[in-house]
Amino acid sequence: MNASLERVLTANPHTADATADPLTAENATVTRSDAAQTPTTPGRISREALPSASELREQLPVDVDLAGQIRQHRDEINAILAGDDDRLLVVVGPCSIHDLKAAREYAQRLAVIEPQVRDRLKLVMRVYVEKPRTTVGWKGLAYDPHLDGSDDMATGLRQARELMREITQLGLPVATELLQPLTAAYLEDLLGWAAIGARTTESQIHREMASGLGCAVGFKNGTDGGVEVAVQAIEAAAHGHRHFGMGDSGRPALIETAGNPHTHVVLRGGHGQPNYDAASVAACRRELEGAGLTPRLMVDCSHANSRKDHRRQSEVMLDVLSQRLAGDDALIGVMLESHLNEGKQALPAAEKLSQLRHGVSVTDACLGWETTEHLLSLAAERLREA
Ligand SMILES: O=C[C@H](O)[C@H](O)COP(=O)(O)O
Ligand SMILES: C=C(OP(=O)(O)O)C(=O)O
Repeated sequence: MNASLERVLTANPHTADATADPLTAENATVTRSDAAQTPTTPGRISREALPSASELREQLPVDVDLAGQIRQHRDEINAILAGDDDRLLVVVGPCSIHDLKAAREYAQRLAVIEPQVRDRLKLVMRVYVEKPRTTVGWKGLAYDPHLDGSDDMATGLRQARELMREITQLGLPVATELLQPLTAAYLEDLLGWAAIGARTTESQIHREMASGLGCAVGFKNGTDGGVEVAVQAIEAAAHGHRHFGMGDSGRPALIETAGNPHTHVVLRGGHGQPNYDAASVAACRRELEGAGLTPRLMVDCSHANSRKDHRRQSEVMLDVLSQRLAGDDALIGVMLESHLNEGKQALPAAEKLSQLRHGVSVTDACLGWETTEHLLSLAAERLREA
């Protein structure tokens, strides 16, 4: 674990036998009928054990070289947050990963342009494998990698880790939203940057999790546009916590965190209203300063800031650039939802998955590659001229 320590919680630590842990991959397929033999809560069935985080990490390790690269990315991102590096942090990539081939193709393209803009932009690829839903819907690669409702989470976690490792090997840091605290343990060592989403910024559990992460964390403002919850999240995450969690071995554990000072607000608008304009940015700055915090803000050019029209992301990004060029150095970064091809498509029924268009989002609409490439080059150029 990174900044977290764990103490395993067992009823009797003297008799606890890690090798007999029912939560190991090999011994633990619990079918519906198996589960029915176990007294359980009606309406909640433990269907299948998943590998522990340490098992998956052993199978898909981060070697010394890669760990060094991730540390370097994290240091650079932290330096941007600290005001010691004046590059713009750009979190860019698909709204969600649903197709590994398309994700790899996107990463390869991003890795090609990264050296051309590196002097002014710090690119981080969105590799979002969990999706928070307003009501119900596909919850992301980690939950349902086959897109057919089979919810093969063991495969989902494995594919997510594999993909993040490959993308990091291309020289790109990886960003993701950490939604389900249990899944964080499987992925956190690979992350350059993490988001806590608009629906969970107010959650104590997510703030505790963020306080133990080794990477920088952006807290989105609430879905109602409220910034106060993100400011409070920054304060909460900066503190050390002790909380219930899952240890690396897969057993319940008392987790102790050190506190994370590398956090910031992400403005994403709310209730259909943007909040990237200079007045909203100034209001957020005042809120942060009022809480005794150094104002550091990222603007999410999508979501309510684009009024959910992906084409508007360009105008949001250009506006943020202008504010930054006019001297607002609290604006440390932007987020873009972008895929190989623009727009979005509905996820079809399982038997029609072959009809999916390549490189088109199945969640929120995204910018296409050409526009993304143009925007990144333009941003680097403008910042160079400043
Ligand atoms: O970024 C993605 C979506 O805005 C978020 O997951 C909510 O999606 P939904 O409203 O389609 O459920
Ligand atoms: C779900 C996302 O954003 P938000 O939490 O702002 O809705 C996202 O960025 O994918």
